[in-house]
Amino acid sequence: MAEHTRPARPVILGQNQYGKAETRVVKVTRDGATHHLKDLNVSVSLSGDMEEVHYSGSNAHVLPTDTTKNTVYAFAKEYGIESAEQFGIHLARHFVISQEPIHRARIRIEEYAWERIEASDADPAPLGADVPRHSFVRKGQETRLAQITCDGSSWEVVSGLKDLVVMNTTDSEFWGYVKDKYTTLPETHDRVLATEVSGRWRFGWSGDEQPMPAWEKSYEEIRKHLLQAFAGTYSLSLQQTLYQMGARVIEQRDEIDEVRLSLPNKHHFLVDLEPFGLKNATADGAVYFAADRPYGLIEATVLREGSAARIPVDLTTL
Ligand SMILES: O=c1[nH]c(=O)c2[nH]c(=O)[nH]c2[nH]1
Repeated sequence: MAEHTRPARPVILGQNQYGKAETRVVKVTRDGATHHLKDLNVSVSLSGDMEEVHYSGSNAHVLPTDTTKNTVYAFAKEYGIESAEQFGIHLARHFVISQEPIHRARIRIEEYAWERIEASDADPAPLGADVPRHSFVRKGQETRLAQITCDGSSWEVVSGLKDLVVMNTTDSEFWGYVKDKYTTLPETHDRVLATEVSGRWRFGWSGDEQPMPAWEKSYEEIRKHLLQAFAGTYSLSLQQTLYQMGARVIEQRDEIDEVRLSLPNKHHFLVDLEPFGLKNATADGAVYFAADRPYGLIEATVLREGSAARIPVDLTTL
């Protein structure tokens, strides 16, 4: 009997990228006694003509990841860090322009915010003395995010935030939902609504021929609009609140074409205090059990009409 041998399947390299992940760079800028601080976590991913290093091990096209790390530090010193977006654009442009085999650079940045510790009113500095302005406390709130992608001609900037925890202690209802034989959730006309906002927003800006958005102002304004929409929406569901938050950004900020929000519903359940002879009702100011899991997870994209949805559905992949 003839022996059946399978032909060797041709094997080819698929998508690949490389670079140094999580370079922590802290830049201090001195303005006399007043110092300024930028604290970033920068991840570089490069791709392009990189078949040979995978197939044969030839490193002829490989700019070492160690060099990409050094570039992050050197650029911080040479050019400063105006904003995460500006810094990422500068890095992405450098890698694509300076290295022929590199066709695409993606820079991801997390920014940790620091707040100045102001001189105490109770302990004023002596008259005429320079009030020290070099002490900071890390802001315990959100992490700011930026992702800059450049393929040599077109640009994409997606910014965002994560870990921004917010709560409304009233003005939230949830009722009128589908009920089947497994439904036990009681309808409510007054509940706590809390979430940890993870959001990304894509700028319409697509290259050097257009004026650049004011990145710092844009971030502060978008954060403000998200918070104001969360606080100001009388909510019949977290889905409705999410849409209001995204729509507010699209309506108020011309530079943004797409917003994606991922909102875990951080459930707060009324504790049963009947065994202790205590009434625990929302209207009287109640005691809640803050559950950490499971949690409802509400996610959606809100778009400017005519814009494409480009932010990945799963934000953990961005
Ligand atoms: O705002 C809400 N949306 C839901 O889809 C949902 N489902 C649920 O059990 N509680 C809630 N709350």
